[in-house]
Amino acid sequence: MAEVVRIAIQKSGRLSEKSLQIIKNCGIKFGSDARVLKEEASNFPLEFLYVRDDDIPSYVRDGIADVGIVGRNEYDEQAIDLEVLRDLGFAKCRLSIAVPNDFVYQGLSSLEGKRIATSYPNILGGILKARGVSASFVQVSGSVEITPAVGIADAICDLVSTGATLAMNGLREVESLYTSTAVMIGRKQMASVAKQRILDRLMLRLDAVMKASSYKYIMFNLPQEHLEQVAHIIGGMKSPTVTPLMEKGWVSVQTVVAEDTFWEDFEQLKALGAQGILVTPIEKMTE
Ligand SMILES: Nc1ncnc2c1ncn2[C@@H]1O[C@H](COP(=O)(O)OP(=O)(O)OP(=O)(O)O)[C@@H](O)[C@H]1O
Ligand SMILES: O=P(O)(O)OC[C@H]1O[C@H](OP(=O)(O)OP(=O)(O)O)[C@H](O)[C@@H]1O
Ligand SMILES: [Mg+2]
Repeated sequence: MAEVVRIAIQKSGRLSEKSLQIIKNCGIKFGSDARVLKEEASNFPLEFLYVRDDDIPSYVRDGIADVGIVGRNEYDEQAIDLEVLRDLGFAKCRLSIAVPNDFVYQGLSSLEGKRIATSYPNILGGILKARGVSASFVQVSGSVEITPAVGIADAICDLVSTGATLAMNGLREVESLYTSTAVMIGRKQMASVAKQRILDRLMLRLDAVMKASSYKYIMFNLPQEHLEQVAHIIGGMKSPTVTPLMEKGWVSVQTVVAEDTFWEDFEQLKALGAQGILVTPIEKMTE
């Protein structure tokens, strides 16, 4: 039987949709039925296992899957010795301490001797130990925000992104301890040379897709006299393409700009007289 790489993906939850999307963007075709728990791509030697996210690190460790996509929080909590192959950037959240609105909080030392509800006792334990705080943990696997209201905890340590769940449950975030994004994990050594080759092909595609999503393609018209200043703003990139316009003294500029500084660059371009600014996403990108 031809070799395949098996990837473990969260069946249903915060990671599912984006994990599948990133692989679809690699041109890999799959997705027959939402109830199927194991399926093979039709145009790439990749097999999908749809499982609970908590099981992904141990499946990879035990060779049931070759790679998996999981939150860094889950991976670190389980402390299973694997390799983080890529940081995929999505599912960004933080692990924070939150307390009831009337709790007087003056730093981590306010947690001394308190009961903290969490699904992350190992990460939290490590941080509190390093800060010399001793507290007891109430381990729950979900709906952590309910625990102070039902009287089983004084504070919580849970994942936060918008903060809406905390606010709705009368809690306030007082300290962010750790930030997490989705990561692709794998064993340090693939089970066979053939699997490693398949993984290398997958990673080549993944890198191109991730790189493309962190840049935008931008086109605009500019008074020629400002070209040098613009080149300075979009510095670091390869030279832009510059074409003269029919109207004397004007040029058309096309280039690639980084997503994370996009709005700052945009404002500066506007200030230098750029007009007709057109921005498009990039689907794939390599060096
Ligand atoms: N509010 C959030 N915003 C962004 N990412 C989040 C958020 N909450 C959790 N995550 C990330 O998504 C991962 C999966 O969260 P989810 O809530 O779907 O897990 P779960 O309830 O344990 O699911 P499962 O049923 O698979 O065990 C978390 O481990 C974390 O990395
Ligand atoms: O800051 P917010 O945007 O409100 O998000 C935070 C919530 O999201 C996660 O739970 P999730 O909704 O995934 O439910 P779960 O408890 O079933 O995992 C997390 O455990 C928080 O409860
Ligand atoms: Mg889970």
